[in-house]
Amino acid sequence: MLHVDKVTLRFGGLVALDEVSFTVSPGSLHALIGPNGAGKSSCFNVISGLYRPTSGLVRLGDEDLTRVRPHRLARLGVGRAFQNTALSSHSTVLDNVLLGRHVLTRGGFLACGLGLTRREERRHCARAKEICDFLGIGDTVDQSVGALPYGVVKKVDIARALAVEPSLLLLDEPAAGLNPEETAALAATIGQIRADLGIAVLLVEHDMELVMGIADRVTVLDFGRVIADGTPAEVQNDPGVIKAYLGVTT
Ligand SMILES: Nc1ncnc2c1ncn2[C@@H]1O[C@H](COP(=O)(O)OP(=O)(O)OP(=O)(O)O)[C@@H](O)[C@H]1O
Repeated sequence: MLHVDKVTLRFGGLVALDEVSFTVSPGSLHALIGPNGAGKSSCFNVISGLYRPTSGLVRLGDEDLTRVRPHRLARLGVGRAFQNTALSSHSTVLDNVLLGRHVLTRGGFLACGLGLTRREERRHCARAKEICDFLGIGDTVDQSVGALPYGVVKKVDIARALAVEPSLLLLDEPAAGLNPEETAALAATIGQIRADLGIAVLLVEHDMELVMGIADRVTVLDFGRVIADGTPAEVQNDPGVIKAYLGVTT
């Protein structure tokens, strides 16, 4: 269970997040949406440890994430995929996904290159390939990331995040930059992650349509505040949400 509890984040005089609270239940697909500048990325960055909130707490089970350094999050079972993917474009898909697994190896990254036994190496490779197969990119494992279409690159980044065997997957605007066809494919993949892997997904997304078909629960931010929290049907019909998105009252 992820608890975001009264999180406030200020940048000088600007209040990016104002007492934001919501809960992501285990195994659920939770979307955090809102118009431009609503505070979604700020919230993602607080949850993933990149920003320390001015006040408030983020807890994963008993662990206070606001005190955990970003690189330690993976060991606590949090996988992250970023808006601008952090992949090495010259390396193969498999190598990028394997890099995501380094936190699971005994000595961390160096051990991955230097000290892993053959058997361990084979095990990690097999698992990385399995994850790629699951995401439908199994036929790309030997290709350079730089040569792949953007929709596939996004999936490689998700594969890298899944490689830490997370119980919570954080996705920051995964559909940004994708065409409608790629967006639909990605939505199906995210739905599949939640259905087949049983892990919780927090999806930060600008595109309301994308999340409505797949999310169990939706939290809506506007000007740094939670303006609605409920099922997709509930928030979709909320006059405050319609106003925030369309700028009109109904
Ligand atoms: N590092 C920063 N320094 C100063 N202000 C910031 C910083 N990051 C975000 N902000 C401000 O905080 C507010 C929330 O921005 P944020 O990027 O979190 O919104 P968002 O909902 O992710 O928007 P978008 O959909 O456009 O990405 C905005 O007013 C933004 O200008």
